[in-house]
Amino acid sequence: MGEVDPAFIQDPEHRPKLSATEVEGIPLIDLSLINSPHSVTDPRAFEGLVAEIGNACKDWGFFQVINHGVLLEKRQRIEAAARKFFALPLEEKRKIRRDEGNVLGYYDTEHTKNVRDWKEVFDFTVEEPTLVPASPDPEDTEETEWYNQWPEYPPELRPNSLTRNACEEYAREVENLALKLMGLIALGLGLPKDRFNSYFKNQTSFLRLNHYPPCPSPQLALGVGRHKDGGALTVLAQDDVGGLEVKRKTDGVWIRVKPTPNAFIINVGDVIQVWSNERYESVEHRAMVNSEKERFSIPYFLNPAHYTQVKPLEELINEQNPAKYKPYCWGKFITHRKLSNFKKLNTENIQISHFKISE
Ligand SMILES: O=C(O)CCC(=O)C(=O)O
Ligand SMILES: [Fe+2]
Repeated sequence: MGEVDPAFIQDPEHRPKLSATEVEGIPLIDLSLINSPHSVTDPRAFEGLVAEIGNACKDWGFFQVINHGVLLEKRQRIEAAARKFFALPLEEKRKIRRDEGNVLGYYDTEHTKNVRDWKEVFDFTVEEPTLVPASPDPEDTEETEWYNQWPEYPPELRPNSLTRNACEEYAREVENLALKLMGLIALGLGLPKDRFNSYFKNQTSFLRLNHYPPCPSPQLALGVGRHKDGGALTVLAQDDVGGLEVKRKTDGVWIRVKPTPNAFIINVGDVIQVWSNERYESVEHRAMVNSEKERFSIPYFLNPAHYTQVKPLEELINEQNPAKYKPYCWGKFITHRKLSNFKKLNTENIQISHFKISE
């Protein structure tokens, strides 16, 4: 067994159990009903689907979807491009390294909860440019723009004025799925299907290519440490290696998510937790690594416009069920998170619990 740098070593209580058995825990949901344009949808079957998604959000905060309508060839194209990109020499990848000035691009020293992750990533945005606040300072009203940094190689990732590159093409596909799911989630909360649409007009959504190289001490380190996703909804493509673990709500036990070919893993983020006034919760998850196989995953983080004041929806609160959160500005939240990636903080990063109204 080899040695790993102490920066990667998790505290004993957060280390993964390598022997954990894979269980088919999180619900698997078939979306063919909303993806077959020629069939007349049976309203009862549709209500059943809405309820299934609502229950999965409530009980797990996580589910997998199949027959989701995302073209397999687009997914395969970005997956192949990710493999080629991460196989490049480090100095080549570092040419598009992200920094405080440009938060998008390649990065290999990310920390989660102040412990270094055993991974390298490449981030890119969906709307280019993406408008965000210039700083997390609440008094500062200045805005700035995020631009993508594309590598020279592989050619599928090079910018092209005629066609979209592999990342841009894939982003449009998963965006479509994410927005359809938001419609079904709205219905499940008793809201109109389009209730969330306006929040995503000037979205700050972004995608990440994750590469987890083999690790000599997988029992000490994590590919990504325990965390909750800060945005609205995450649509994750993982390969067949496996390693994602979800903290089961009922008993806090870490459950391994068994890879299902071509499925997507969906999870509720902090923003939905607040919008729904905790009817749905953003659940902790982490990714294990292993000593033999490298692993790839691609999350799409669906995020609202930066000026969104995130707060429990009026329709979901009343005297018996008062708002559990104070409003907070999404753009300030995300810029705070992004900035802390470059400064090792001695304190906990910004969390929605900081806006929680004490009971
Ligand atoms: O790679 C995975 O399975 C999970 C990645 C993840 O949770 C994230 O990037 O937020
Ligand atoms: Fe995550």
